[in-house]
Amino acid sequence: MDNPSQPIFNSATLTANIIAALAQVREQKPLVVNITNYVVMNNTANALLAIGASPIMTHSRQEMAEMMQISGSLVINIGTLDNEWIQRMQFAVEQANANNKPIVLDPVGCGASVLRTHTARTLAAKANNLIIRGNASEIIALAGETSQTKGVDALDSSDTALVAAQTLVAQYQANVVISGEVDYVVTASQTIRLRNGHHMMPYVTGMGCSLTALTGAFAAIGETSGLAATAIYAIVGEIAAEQSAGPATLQLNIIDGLYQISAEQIQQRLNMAVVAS
Ligand SMILES: Nc1ncnc2c1ncn2[C@@H]1O[C@H](COP(=O)(O)OP(=O)(O)OP(=O)(O)O)[C@@H](O)[C@H]1O
Ligand SMILES: Cc1ncsc1CCO
Ligand SMILES: [Mg+2]
Repeated sequence: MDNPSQPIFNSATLTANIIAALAQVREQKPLVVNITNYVVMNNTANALLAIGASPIMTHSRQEMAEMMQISGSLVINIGTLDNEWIQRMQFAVEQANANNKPIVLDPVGCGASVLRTHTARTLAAKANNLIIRGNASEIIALAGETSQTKGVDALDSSDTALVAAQTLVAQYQANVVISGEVDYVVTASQTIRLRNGHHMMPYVTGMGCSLTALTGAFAAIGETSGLAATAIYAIVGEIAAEQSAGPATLQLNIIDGLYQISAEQIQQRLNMAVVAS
């Protein structure tokens, strides 16, 4: 999606772009079509609503062509996969391609089973306008390197997934977000490091899945790098965790935080560096 002729931005411009993208999501309220897993459907729908987008969770082949005509983007999350869902996901990707809509792929548990790894690769290869958002172990496995995945949780650091992310950028003409203690946004023109978030976040299921869904909301308004969603979500998680006694309240406070996050908070909290361009 990105190509080397795209402009390279400095941190100040990137920050302004993130803030502008948030305002645009809130103003445009884009429809985001999600085929996601049973664990997180409610959470990710609420995250999308809280940021200002309009989610729909759907998986039927019978309505997917219509849905992708009106949707701003497609989010595919392979968290609770089976054969029937794989076919639905493939059909949805075809419909998104036919309507020129961006696709966000969350390769949940990639590397933990052949089914997940093979399916994630097949979907990535099919998607024309692709953003991949995964944790380090998933990104490493998707690129064909050896990862240390344990089910859906990462055992690798984001730094060790950077080469794999670059491989995926080239292989699928995709933009790639690696999440974890440190997040990276990797495009053909730039690699951006974000040091926001909170160590309590991995104690709530589906934190990454919500980030993926939000990436779909920003892609729908044309912010297809993954940066705005990644930066805003980690800042919201950081603020929410400071107000939370534990994971249960964190989950709720993140939804409130997505609703409340302001341009000033983004300016104050954003810990971002362009590490390669
Ligand atoms: N140790 C940490 N410190 C700070 N932030 C973190 C940490 N771990 C995760 N995060 C943040 O949590 C969010 C989700 O990232 P994570 O890598 O945990 O996703 P994931 O493994 O795909 O999660 P899931 O599969 O449960 O949805 C990101 O915003 C990331 O910045
Ligand atoms: C726990 C879990 N299992 C399959 S999907 C999912 C949500 C976090 O990825
Ligand atoms: Mg995940």
